[in-house]
Amino acid sequence: MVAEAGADALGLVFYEHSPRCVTAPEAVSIAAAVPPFLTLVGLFVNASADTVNEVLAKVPLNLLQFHGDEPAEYCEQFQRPYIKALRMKEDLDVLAAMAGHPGARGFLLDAYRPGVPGGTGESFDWQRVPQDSGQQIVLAGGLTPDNVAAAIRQAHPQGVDVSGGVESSPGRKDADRVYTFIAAARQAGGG
Ligand SMILES: O=C(O)c1ccccc1N[C@@H]1O[C@H](COP(=O)(O)O)[C@@H](O)[C@H]1O
Repeated sequence: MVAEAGADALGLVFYEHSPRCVTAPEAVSIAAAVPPFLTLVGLFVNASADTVNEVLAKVPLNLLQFHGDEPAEYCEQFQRPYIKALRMKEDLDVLAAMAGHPGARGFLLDAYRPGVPGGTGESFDWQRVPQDSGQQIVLAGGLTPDNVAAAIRQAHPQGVDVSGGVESSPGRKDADRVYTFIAAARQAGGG
């Protein structure tokens, strides 16, 4: 459904405390069902290297998304393209955090809530998205079909990511909301 709706990427959550967590067998069957040009993203939160490697051995992930406190050396050991999530705590120096991950293909900027690594459904001040970082930026956090166009016009990210904003209940994607979200994002982003 997500592919048919026109998404560029599909995220698979390998974080056991998430209502969206998938097992490796579930991920394998999802991977087998998606078209070849959809980027399959694996999301991990402070997972052990063994856990990531076990998933990589089974699931054909194109991109890794590290959503915890993983340092660059950890992220780079898997020899896969990765993006690093940065939680936008008020005192976070975004450019310095980016500089700490010179091997990252891009950065996902998400809302900060103490003790919760992501998927909060909360947004942050989009004016804090740097416009001159030279990095690929994915905007996330509390995006919905209703606010994604305004977010894109204000923050000018290279991509947007959504989780709870297109669900009917935690972990259950709603096709109407997915289609509406992608249409609104594409229109705001110029296609
Ligand atoms: O989706 C999750 O359950 C999740 C769990 C732990 C870390 C990150 C998670 N999701 C990521 O969080 C952002 C924001 O989510 P939301 O749109 O505010 O619900 C989402 O883009 C995922 O990349």
